[in-house]
Amino acid sequence: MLQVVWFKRDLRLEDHAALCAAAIRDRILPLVIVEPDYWRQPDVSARQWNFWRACITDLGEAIAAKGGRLCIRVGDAVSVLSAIKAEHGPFVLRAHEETGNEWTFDRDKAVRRWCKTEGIAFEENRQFGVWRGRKVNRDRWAQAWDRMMAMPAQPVPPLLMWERSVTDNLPDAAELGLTEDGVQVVPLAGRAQALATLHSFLHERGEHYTREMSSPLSGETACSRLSWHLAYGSLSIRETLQAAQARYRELPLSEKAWRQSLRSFIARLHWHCHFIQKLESEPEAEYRPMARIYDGLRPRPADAAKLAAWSEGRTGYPFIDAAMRYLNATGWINFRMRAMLMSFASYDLWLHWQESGLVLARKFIDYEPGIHWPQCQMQAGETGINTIRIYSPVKQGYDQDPTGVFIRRWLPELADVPDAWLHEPWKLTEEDRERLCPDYPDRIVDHAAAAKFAKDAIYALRRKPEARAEAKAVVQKHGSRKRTADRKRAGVKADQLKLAL
Ligand SMILES: Cc1cc2nc3c(=O)[nH]c(=O)nc-3n(C[C@H](O)[C@H](O)[C@H](O)COP(=O)(O)OP(=O)(O)OC[C@H]3O[C@@H](n4cnc5c(N)ncnc54)[C@H](O)[C@@H]3O)c2cc1C
Repeated sequence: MLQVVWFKRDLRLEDHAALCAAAIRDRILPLVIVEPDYWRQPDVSARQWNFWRACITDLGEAIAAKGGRLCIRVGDAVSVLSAIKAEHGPFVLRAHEETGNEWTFDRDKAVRRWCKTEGIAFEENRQFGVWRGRKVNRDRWAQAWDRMMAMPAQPVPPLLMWERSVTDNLPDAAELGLTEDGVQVVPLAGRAQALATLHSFLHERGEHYTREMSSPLSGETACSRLSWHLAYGSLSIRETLQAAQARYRELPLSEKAWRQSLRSFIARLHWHCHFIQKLESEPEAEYRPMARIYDGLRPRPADAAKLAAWSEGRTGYPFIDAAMRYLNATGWINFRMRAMLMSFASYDLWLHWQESGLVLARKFIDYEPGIHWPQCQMQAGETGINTIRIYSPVKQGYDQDPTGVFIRRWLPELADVPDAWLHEPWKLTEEDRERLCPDYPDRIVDHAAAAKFAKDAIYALRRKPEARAEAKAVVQKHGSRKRTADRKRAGVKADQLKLAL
């Protein structure tokens, strides 16, 4: 029977379980569904669509090179599948399990209901080390992840028999109602880019990853830069892990920096799925704190003026504003800066993580709901189990951008401010400010006072007995069980251990 392979965030032919399962059975209709309703959701953006679109084009070319034609349909999934059934007759529907947000989860439920009514088999394969459902046993999770990742990555099936079908044109961002923001993503997308990025990281750029990942200056090249390829699936997580492990094995013991960096990188690939598992097991985490005691801690709606100043890079804190403007212009920023931006929004500005999280989600080309929402909650201190980490924007600036190169690059209005005041321009005299940086805003909040207020409010809640009970339940549900000894062996530092929880 005809096999419809529905490509979602797995836009590749390599290590594609659904495609392999289809190939040994019958003809394949490769399908991408562009769902306008998805692109109306508050967490999506033109920069994401443009990247996704470029990956779809790339996949279409890969399929064409194998003699087939990618079928693109625009519409809601159930209507598209109904039309395909009317045109081609009954089929088996195959896809990877999608670990997305509530919208995609509800859509999959609707598709499943339709399949049941129509007598269509809907077969799904796991693509990440993430297990469906709320009752995942966290005690065995790490071992299951290791087992899944150790299975051989599957090559493109040697024999592919294609079914052809009519196809729609890929809409542009405007046709989906998305506003272009000028970020150029097309040259970055696709399988060849993914492989080249992986190779350059493992063989050229990654040596000082551990040491250089935190600064936005060095992080740009020292980080793997694989997140968007993993998010849209032009590279599978297993291929990535196995390539890193193979590279690690061939390194002599004397290559200490490389070995340390690759161990850190491999640990992060584990976190990728560890975080996504949290949202998979508790989908409400997209909207509600894992520890319910924090519900209502921060006001909603959030202060619109503060949210806008933060989002546009106009808070008056140069390092925060430079990081945000870099993200606005490129669609990516390193982990430390993401955490710092979220910390500033959550503690200094006391904004609800759901609202600041939506702003960031739209800015990230690599938006991955399962990583994003648990991270947003964690950085806002609302998981109940993680150490409260309030980043000082000034200290971070001195640590990560000591000479102010990054600040000056992204805040041209501070170009003339001498180094001594660059991280704290509010310390200039009124007269000097007027002379040196008249267009840069005054800081919108006093960090020390805001951090104290936030700490007091959170610790007042944390001390309550019910908070402790809740924290235990959160650890039970979501905490990593990988033994400390295992992690030490893998070279993961203590602060990363806290993060992994
Ligand atoms: C508030 C906040 C929101 C975030 N939202 C996203 C998101 O939407 N999409 C996303 O891919 N990452 C997100 N991250 C995690 C992390 O910042 C990015 O994965 C990383 O910066 C991407 O760059 P890279 O691929 O060069 O990372 P590398 O450091 O090279 O890491 C390699 C891969 O490991 C995974 N990874 C790295 N750090 C983490 C982490 N802390 N938690 C889980 N997985 C990790 C990612 O898949 C990443 O691509 C978020 C972090 C924070 C603090």
